[in-house]
Amino acid sequence: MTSQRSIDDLRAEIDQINRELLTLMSKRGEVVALIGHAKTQEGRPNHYDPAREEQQLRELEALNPGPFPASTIKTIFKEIFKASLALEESNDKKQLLVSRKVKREDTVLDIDGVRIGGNEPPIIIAGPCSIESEEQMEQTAAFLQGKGVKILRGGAYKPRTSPYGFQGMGVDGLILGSSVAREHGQLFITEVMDTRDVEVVAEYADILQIGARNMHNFALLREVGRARRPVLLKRGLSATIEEWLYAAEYILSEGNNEVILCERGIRTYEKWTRNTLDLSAVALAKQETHLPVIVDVTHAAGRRDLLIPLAKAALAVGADGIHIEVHPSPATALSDNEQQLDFAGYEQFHAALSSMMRVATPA
Ligand SMILES: C=C(O[C@@H]1C=C(C(=O)O)C=C[C@H]1O)C(=O)O
Repeated sequence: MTSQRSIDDLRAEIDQINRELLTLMSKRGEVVALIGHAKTQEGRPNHYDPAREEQQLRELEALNPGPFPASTIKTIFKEIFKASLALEESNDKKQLLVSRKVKREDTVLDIDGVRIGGNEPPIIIAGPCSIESEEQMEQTAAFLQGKGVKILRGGAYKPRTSPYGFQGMGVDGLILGSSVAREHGQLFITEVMDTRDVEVVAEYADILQIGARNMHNFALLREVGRARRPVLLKRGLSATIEEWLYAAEYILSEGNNEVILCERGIRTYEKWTRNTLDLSAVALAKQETHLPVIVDVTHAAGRRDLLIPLAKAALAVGADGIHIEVHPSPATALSDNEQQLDFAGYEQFHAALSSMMRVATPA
C-alpha cells in the first residue's frame, strides 16, 4: 500500500496555506499602509518606487527555491506591488481635504451674508462675459438686482483663444465691476489668470474665479489658496473629475477652505454643442466632496436654446447654483456673443427656473 495522500487531504493543506498567505498578505498590506502614511507625511508626492521594487525582485529571485520559475515569482510579486501601491494611494486619497471622508458635513460659504452650499437655496451668479463699460455694467447690475441676483460676474482679464481678441479692461474693469456690484448690494466675482494679479483682483473681488483653462495652473491655484477670498474653480476643458478635485485640493492645501466647484462642460466629439455638460461630475463631486458645486450653463452647451433645460437638470442633480452670462446687448458684446442672454432672455430663464430656485430642503 502506498502512503499517497488523498486529494481531499492535500486540499485541506492548501486551504491552510491559503489562510497563512492571506494572513501574511494582510500583514504586508498593513506595513505598506504605514510606509504610505510616512511618505505622505514626508511630503513625497510619488508613492511609486521602482528602484525599491526592483531590489525586492532581485532578492526574491536569488532566494527562490522553486518549483516556480523566477519569471512566475516575478509576475506574482509585481502584482503584489501593484496592489500595495493602489492601497497606499487610496489611503492617501481618503485624506484629501476636499473629501467627505475628511469632512462629512457640507461646507456652506457665507460671503457677506450670501450663503452657498448645503441646504441653502441655489444661488445665481450672473453678468456679462466681459466688463466693457460703466453703462453696460450699471444696466446689467440694476436689472439683475431686480431679479434677486446676489452675485454679479464680469471679466476684467479675459482668456481669449486668440491673442488679438479683446483681452479685458484689467484694473479699470476691476474697479468698475466692484463699485457697480456694491451699489446694487451684490458680490462681485471675476476671473484671475495670473499669479501676479491675485493681490489686486482679491482687493476688488469678493470671489476669485479660476477659469477652465487655468485649472491645471498649479502656481495660480496655490496663490489663490493663500488669498483670503473664496474661490470658484471651473473644471478644465478636458479634466477628469479626479484632476478637478485635486486642483481644488491645491487651494485647500494652502489653507483656503472656501472653494466652489463649477462644472462648465467638457470637450467631447459632439458638434451640436460647444461642450458636453457632465452632470455625473456634478453628482459625483457632491458625493465625494463637501464643497458647493455649481453649473455654468452658458459654457456648458454654448447655445442659448439649451440654457433652461440644462439649468433645470443641474438643479435636479443637486447643484448649489447656476452661473449664467447676461449682457444688455449680446449681439454687440466684445466676447461670447453667441451665448449670452439679453434681459428678455433672462426674464424667461428666471421665470422657468424660479420654482426650482426656491426649493430648499429643510435641514
Ligand atoms: C511599500 C512601498 O511602496 C510601493 C510598494 C512597494 C511594495 O509593495 O513593496 C514597493 C515600492 C513602492 O512602489 C515602498 O516604497 O516600500
